[in-house]
Amino acid sequence: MTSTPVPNTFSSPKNLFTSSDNALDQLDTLPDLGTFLDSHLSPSVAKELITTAQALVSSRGRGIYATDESPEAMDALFQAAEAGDSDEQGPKTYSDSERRERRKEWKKDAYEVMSSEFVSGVILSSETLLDFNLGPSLTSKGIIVGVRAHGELAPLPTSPFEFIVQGLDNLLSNLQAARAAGARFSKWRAPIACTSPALELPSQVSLDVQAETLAMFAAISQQAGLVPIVEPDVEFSADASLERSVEVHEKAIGMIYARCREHGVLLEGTLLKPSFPQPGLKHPSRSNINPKDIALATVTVISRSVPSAVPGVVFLSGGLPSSVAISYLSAVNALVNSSSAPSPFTRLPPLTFSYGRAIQGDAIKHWVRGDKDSLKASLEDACKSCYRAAKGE
Ligand SMILES: O=P(O)(O)OC[C@H]1O[C@](O)(COP(=O)(O)O)[C@@H](O)[C@@H]1O
Repeated sequence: MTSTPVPNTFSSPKNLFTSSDNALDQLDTLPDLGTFLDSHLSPSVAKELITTAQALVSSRGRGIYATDESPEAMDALFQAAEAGDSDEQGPKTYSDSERRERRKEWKKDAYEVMSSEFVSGVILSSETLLDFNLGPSLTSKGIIVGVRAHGELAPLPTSPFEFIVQGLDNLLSNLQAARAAGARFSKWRAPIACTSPALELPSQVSLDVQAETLAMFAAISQQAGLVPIVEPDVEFSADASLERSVEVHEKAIGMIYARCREHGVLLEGTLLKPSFPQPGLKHPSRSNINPKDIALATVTVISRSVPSAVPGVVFLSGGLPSSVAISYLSAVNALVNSSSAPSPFTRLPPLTFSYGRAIQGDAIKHWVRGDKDSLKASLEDACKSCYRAAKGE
């Protein structure tokens, strides 16, 4: 059976450069990439992807606000923030349309606070991008809009504690719709279990599946004209030591780039969103780990496993308390700042944030109580602290 090939979004030059993104103004300053790139993408598409990826990690300190929770996850965050506020009638209940309205109002209020001084990009759920149409409120401020690309999780048949991430089937058309609505980058999160070697997670098959899925996502995202942010999220809920977490991070990230090569992904037009290597919550060293240990582990993993073509690394916060996630990022960048040649740490790309819960955790608590002044102060403070941490301050 023959099938009609789906053309790249940009097969026609007239579709290019219709956006008002500031980042695109820099296109002419890039060299003629055709002279050194061996890419199936056209030079114009390649240039736009590279420019957008670079804009997301410059100037140093700016990073990404991740607000791409699924609608159900957002409702759960509101519910958790309201816990303790309920009177004797129990927790407040909301209809479907009230829940939808609350999600929309929260995002509007949060995006109003965002400033391009500290935040280069915001990741939206498809509900926020396509149904609420809130992308323009960010692009008008010079903030680049991204979209969550991954779908639901399904258990891996051979390993019930590991997951397949769904969403590849309709990915190209979904991302083309997101681009039409103003998105210029996308993100796919792949959870990776991590235990002591005795408990044998992650399994080899799950690492193979996540690497292949993330690489396919990255290739399709570029086909749709969106910079892919590849997110291997190595979990820390179990009994792994810091050394074991480093080993799993290095292996998982290395495998992803090996698959990206096979799928022809233009690495210069991608970003990596990893977790910080850290001991699991059930490991005895967890209680006395300090940010300097995490920093050394983190930059070691990045320098060993991320190709230098990748323009930046944007860390997830993984549910860590905001102050902890910020202290880890600060220690990472302080270590880089204090390194000198020939240390490989001097050759790393910008290392910044793509935090969700670590930016908005407190702000949501203020918002559900109707305290918009505190919401604003809390979000501004969190973004500024992340920005300073990404400079190593
Ligand atoms: O809904 P998911 O796929 O579990 O993702 C949860 C969150 O994890 C992230 O990937 C990282 O966010 P955190 O910094 O809160 O860990 C976000 O982009 C996303 O909203």
